Amino acid sequence: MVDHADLAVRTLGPCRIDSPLAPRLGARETTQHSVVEEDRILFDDTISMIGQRGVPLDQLPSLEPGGPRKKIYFDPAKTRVGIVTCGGLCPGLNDVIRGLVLELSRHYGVRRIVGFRNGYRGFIPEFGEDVLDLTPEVVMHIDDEGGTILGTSRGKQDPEAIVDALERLNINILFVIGGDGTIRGAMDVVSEVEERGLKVAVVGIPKTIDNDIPYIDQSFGFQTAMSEATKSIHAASVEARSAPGGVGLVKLMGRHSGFIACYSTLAKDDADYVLIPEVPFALGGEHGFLENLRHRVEERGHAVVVVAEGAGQEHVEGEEPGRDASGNVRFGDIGRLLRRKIVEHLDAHGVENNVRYFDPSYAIRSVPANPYDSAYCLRLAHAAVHAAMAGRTEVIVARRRRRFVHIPMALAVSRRNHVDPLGDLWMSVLEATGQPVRFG
Ligand SMILES: Nc1ncnc2c1ncn2[C@@H]1O[C@H](COP(=O)(O)OP(=O)(O)O)[C@@H](O)[C@H]1O
Ligand SMILES: O=P(O)(O)OC[C@H]1O[C@](O)(COP(=O)(O)O)[C@@H](O)[C@@H]1O
Repeated sequence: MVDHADLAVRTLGPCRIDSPLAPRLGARETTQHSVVEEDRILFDDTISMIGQRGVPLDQLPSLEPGGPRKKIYFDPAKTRVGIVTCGGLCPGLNDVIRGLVLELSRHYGVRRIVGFRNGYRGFIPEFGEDVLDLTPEVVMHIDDEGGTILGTSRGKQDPEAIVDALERLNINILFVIGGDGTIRGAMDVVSEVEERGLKVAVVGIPKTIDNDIPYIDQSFGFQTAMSEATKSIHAASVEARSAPGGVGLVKLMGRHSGFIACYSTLAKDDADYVLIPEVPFALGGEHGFLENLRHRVEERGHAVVVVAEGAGQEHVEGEEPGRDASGNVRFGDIGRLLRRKIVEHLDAHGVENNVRYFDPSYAIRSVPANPYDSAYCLRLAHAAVHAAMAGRTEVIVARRRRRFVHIPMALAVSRRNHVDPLGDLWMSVLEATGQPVRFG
């Protein structure tokens, strides 16, 4: 079996183990309690290549481990830090902001930390957004709330204007918390920084409620979001079981990847059908979804359907997918379409029905992180601060195969993480729901 991570690294070339910043100025000794001793972590599957192909060890694809360094690049007393959150909300954003500020100020002694408001537009003078001074006192309890105290936005901003703002405010380190769009934006910022010969480190903390960023075990906030989604699935199940011909239909987020739909269904094990973007389905016809659902309602008296927003887009008639301000595709509403089709189909076959529709999307992503995600966010924040203080740039920090690592931004946006229709997660979903392998 080919490891795509391995392939991607090979395509993109070896990771940047040394920051372009650190070697240029020379680094200073720190008084860290513990420091990372390893140089790099081999991609697991490549270890077996050693010997087999005679590839020298230092030429194997590898990632740099996250963690504190013996030498750091930035002088904490003179360092000024900026933090920005971009894109859609995700549980844990405030935890990451809090973790960054506390680690910077308490562990490294950095005193000047500012938050840019409302995403990348916070850098652009025309929007008139003031920066927010971030101190331990300001951030201490922000993790009690969902969302982000900095605000967020979509929409492209000029990297030159962003770097103008960094220069104006003497920012040495910029932390960007966001998804693939944010990371691409950060790469543009790095290019501009390098063009101007500035010594600014840009480090990302990957955020995605859809869990679609590759090479990481799971994105922060995902576990919270998925457990929140189970509440709606349970409610749909209760509604479905409490009425003749009850059908509970739950639409969850997931533009290109159906992870929330899959995991929340497994957690509750109440659903009869899960529809995700990765697995196309036929709606009509003898073996289509609607007929299968009709049989199930007739046999059991009720059914629960979970659908990810990006599923079945070929069925959303008359609605051309639009684009949001960032250029992301905005799909037609598969949830409402399914509701209408289910009612029409059951009515047409004389099956009494009570269809209840749930769309908990925003309610799910706006909650505070659960303790697991809070701890994860804090550790990501620690890793990000260590990386930046040591002069790493154009990397995101992530946990991959239970290790904190630095992943080059180019690699992080090189592909999207999907539910594998032949993988064990989807097989578990098929087993749990009992739905056919394919409709149609
Ligand atoms: N290809 C891109 N190049 C540069 N900036 C981008 C790109 N895509 C998105 N961005 C910027 O990143 C920010 C967040 O992107 P968005 O796609 O909305 O969310 P996410 O980061 O969660 O994917 C927006 O301000 C957007 O303009
Ligand atoms: O309505 P909004 O805020 O534009 O966001 C909707 C989208 O946000 C998401 O949660 C993903 O957001 P990101 O791309 O910012 O991670 C999708 O699942 C959903 O389609």
